[in-house]
Amino acid sequence: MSCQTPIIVALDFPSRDAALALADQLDPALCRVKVGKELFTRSGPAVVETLQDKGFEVFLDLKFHDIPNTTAMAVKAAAEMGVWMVNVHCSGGLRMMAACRNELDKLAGKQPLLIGVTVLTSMEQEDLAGIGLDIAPQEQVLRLAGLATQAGMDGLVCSAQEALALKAAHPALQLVTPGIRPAGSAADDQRRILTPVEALQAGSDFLVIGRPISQAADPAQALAAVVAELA
Ligand SMILES: O=C(O)c1cc(=O)[nH]c(=O)n1[C@@H]1O[C@H](COP(=O)(O)O)[C@@H](O)[C@H]1O
Repeated sequence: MSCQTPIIVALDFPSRDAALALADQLDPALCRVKVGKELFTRSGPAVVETLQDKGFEVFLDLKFHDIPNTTAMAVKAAAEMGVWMVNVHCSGGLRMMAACRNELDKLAGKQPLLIGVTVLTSMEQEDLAGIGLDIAPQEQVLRLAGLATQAGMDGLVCSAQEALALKAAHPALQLVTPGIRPAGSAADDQRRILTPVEALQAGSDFLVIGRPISQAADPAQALAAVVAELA
């Protein structure tokens, strides 16, 4: 079954059982799912396989960031798991991203989308200053987008706030945007946020939504509400 919406639900849970309990309330025709560091560290590849068996396309969000060889081999391992999307940090640099592209291009069969994380949506200008980057988030995102394009990446993780500028400068890159908050939802630890409709209007291709769905009293209803808002 192929997914008909741009929604990716983040399964940020401390156990396989909790993640699968949420997945069982979701329809693979209405969303993809994301397995991140917490769930993967606790449950490993088995949970990815189970989700795929249930019909979900899986974004393996481990944000690899290491020397080129190590990162490329990690991306290859993810591809062999059959995931739909995998990501690495653009700040690992051009040679790191190019090594990942090169490794995936050697594989027979379907490759996952290879996505570069730019500036985390939890960061704002003062956070960049704190790590020695005296630059506005959008400027840094555009700079990393240039490297990602050179490396042949399929897309970027960024804030939807940067989507308009990115689509103008790099139309071929697919934009995966977390920091999505339906009107009235708590921002939590996110800083650069937009609503689902604003994000799509700005040019986002995929919307990553975690707590507004996973922590809702009725997650299926919360997902349906976002789908309806987008329609
Ligand atoms: O790569 C990601 O998915 C990601 C990148 C980023 O810049 N910001 C970000 O929030 N994420 C992930 O997107 C999800 C957002 O979750 P919520 O804030 O609960 O909607 C989390 O699983 C984060 O790990």
